[in-house]
Amino acid sequence: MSTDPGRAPVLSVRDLRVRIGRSRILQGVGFDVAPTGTTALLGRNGVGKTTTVRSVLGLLPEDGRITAGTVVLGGTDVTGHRTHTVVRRGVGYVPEDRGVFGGLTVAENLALAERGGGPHHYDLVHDLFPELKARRRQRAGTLSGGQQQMVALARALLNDNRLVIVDEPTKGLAPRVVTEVAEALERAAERVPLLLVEQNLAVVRRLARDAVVLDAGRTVHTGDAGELLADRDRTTALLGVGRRGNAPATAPGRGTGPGRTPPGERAAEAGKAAEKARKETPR
Ligand SMILES: Nc1ncnc2c1ncn2[C@@H]1O[C@H](COP(=O)(O)OP(=O)(O)OP(=O)(O)O)[C@@H](O)[C@H]1O
Repeated sequence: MSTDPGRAPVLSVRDLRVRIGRSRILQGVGFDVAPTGTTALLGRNGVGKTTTVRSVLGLLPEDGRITAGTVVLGGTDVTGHRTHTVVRRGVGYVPEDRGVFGGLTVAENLALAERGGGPHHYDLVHDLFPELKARRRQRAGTLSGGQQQMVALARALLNDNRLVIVDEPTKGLAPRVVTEVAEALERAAERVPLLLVEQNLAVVRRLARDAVVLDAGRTVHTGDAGELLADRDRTTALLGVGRRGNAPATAPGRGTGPGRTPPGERAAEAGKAAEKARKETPR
């Protein structure tokens, strides 16, 4: 690990083990998040990505607990700390369900996200998402999925954070909107390091410098994201891209379920899109 404090990881997770109820969900997750740019947390459905970020944030369900390992944020051990403590230490979170208050206006959603003491970066947020300024009096529940994702990102970027964790921001969005969200994330990552859970590999290719891959609750790969995605065999082995019908590693009680694209298909589609983008992008 680097000894240069300027390059010290903003987040270090080591050998994290988590149980939910009687199931061992994480069984050795470890990775660093660099202090700049985007680190992608990858893996098939059900391998433990969301559980990992929720463990970092102190957001495990009531019957969930960290049984071993450490979470160090900006040099401070926050393993098992409560959410408000972790958030106060400068972590923004955009959950998979976006966490937007549908009955409140865009402006009210932003105001509620303001963390005491400030500063609050309204200029940045309105610069990144001019549409939100124009729609500030509109109820968030009447916005499109992409616009709601912008509100969710804006809420995390409003405060002075040392890290923003974004869980599956492009899930369920139309391709045009995926591009918009990716652009917004790209610009956000110029200001604050991102830990991005993402299954759309075209988005990962565009945004991420580092990649962490989980499988069955363990870290199975860390390294340069571009190199990983350029290696078709490795990508296939680790993420199932191009494989037909690869079953998600789900525990009883959760499956792909209605509205969830089978991971093989989704990864294959993303792989095709990434390949197309690669061919079209001049090097
Ligand atoms: N509250 C819970 N109770 C029981 N099992 C759970 C709970 N939450 C998650 N799990 C199980 O833990 C495993 C990891 O789930 P998690 O949501 O962390 O995976 P993921 O990689 O984020 O998946 P996805 O890509 O589908 O969101 C899965 O097998 C899931 O069924």
